[in-house]
Amino acid sequence: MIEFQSATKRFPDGTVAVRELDLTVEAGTITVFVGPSGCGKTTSLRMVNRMVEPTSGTVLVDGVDVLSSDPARLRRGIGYVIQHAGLFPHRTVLDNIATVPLLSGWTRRKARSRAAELLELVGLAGELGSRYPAQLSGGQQQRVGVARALAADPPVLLMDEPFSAVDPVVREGLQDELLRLQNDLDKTVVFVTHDIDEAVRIGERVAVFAEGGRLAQYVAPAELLASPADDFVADFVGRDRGYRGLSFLPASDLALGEVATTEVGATRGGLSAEASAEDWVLVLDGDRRPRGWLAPDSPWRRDRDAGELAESDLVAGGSLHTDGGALRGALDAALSAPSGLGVVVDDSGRYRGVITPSRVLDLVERRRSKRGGPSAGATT
Ligand SMILES: Nc1ncnc2c1ncn2[C@@H]1O[C@H](COP(=O)(O)OP(=O)(O)OP(=O)(O)O)[C@@H](O)[C@H]1O
Repeated sequence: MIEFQSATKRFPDGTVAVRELDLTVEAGTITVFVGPSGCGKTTSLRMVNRMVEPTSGTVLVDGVDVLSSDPARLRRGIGYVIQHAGLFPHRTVLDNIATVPLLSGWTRRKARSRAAELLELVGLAGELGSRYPAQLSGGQQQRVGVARALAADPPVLLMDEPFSAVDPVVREGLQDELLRLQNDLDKTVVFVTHDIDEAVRIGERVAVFAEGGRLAQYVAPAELLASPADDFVADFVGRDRGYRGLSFLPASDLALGEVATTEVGATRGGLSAEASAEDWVLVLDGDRRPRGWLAPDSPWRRDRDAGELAESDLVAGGSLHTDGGALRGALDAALSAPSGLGVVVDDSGRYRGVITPSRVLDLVERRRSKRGGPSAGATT
């Protein structure tokens, strides 16, 4: 557990980077510090491993004041990952990862074998171990940075904008990877970002910092989106927060409808009788996985001499909603489908049924009235 107790950092030039910070990071959780540039996130993070010392107040790691700990020893129990990974350019990937174990007195052999294990753990192929950092992509370098921070198996992991330098797709992959790792490792993670979407995606709790190093709100992501503490937080959390909040509501109890289906390779005569000429027909593959839609005005349907139904006759489908996922995915599936019917699949991607936007919104409405919130029908 990490505790900030009225921790304040005033730099010699008078800048107050962090003001009277009171915050507890529970052990085994991911806590995200988020906020605009210059509001004290990095300074707060660095107070944990004593790279910055508080001018007043206290920072405790597992109940021990960091100022009473030997800095080198303290840092051995705290992994640190930064933007651009901060790898040593003249050391191979394996030697980079083995750095801390070697400093802790491990034999070279043991440290390298641990490094090879970690390479695999962060999803990198073993042969990358002999490369130099410049021979890796940005995303691969960040993974090596994470592996290096985990090498000595520290209970605490500090991550300062670790994924900011990579493109959004790679970034999402790295976020997923971190969540998967955390499932197995159970570290106490403090993660700094200025990206609110990243914060609500990976944080179990999110601390929003405001100008002058003030902590504006510290709650779970769903609550942050539903009830921002003040105008600053509401503004920072940004647009679409109502819609984004649907990510945290499970779409259980969603009643699925049915639609006429056919398969790629079907002939016109094989189109099921229940598919009337005005209906969209969902096209599946042999394993009942959705491939696309057959539009009511599809030339294939009107052409008496048409051959077997081919992928090229189909209209691309929208996003798929996996049964048991969140309401946001369900609504997106319904809104993005060309037919107006969102396709729901099971965990293996097989067709289960369809949903309309209004069914999803009905469920949102029911959930809201259960919670005692205002319903759309209630007017004042
Ligand atoms: N060594 C220093 N001396 C003086 N002021 C500093 C020093 N380090 C940071 N600051 C100031 O302290 C404030 C907080 O900086 P910090 O780096 O903690 O912010 P941040 O929220 O992490 O910002 P960013 O998102 O841009 O990294 C800023 O105003 C910064 O200019």
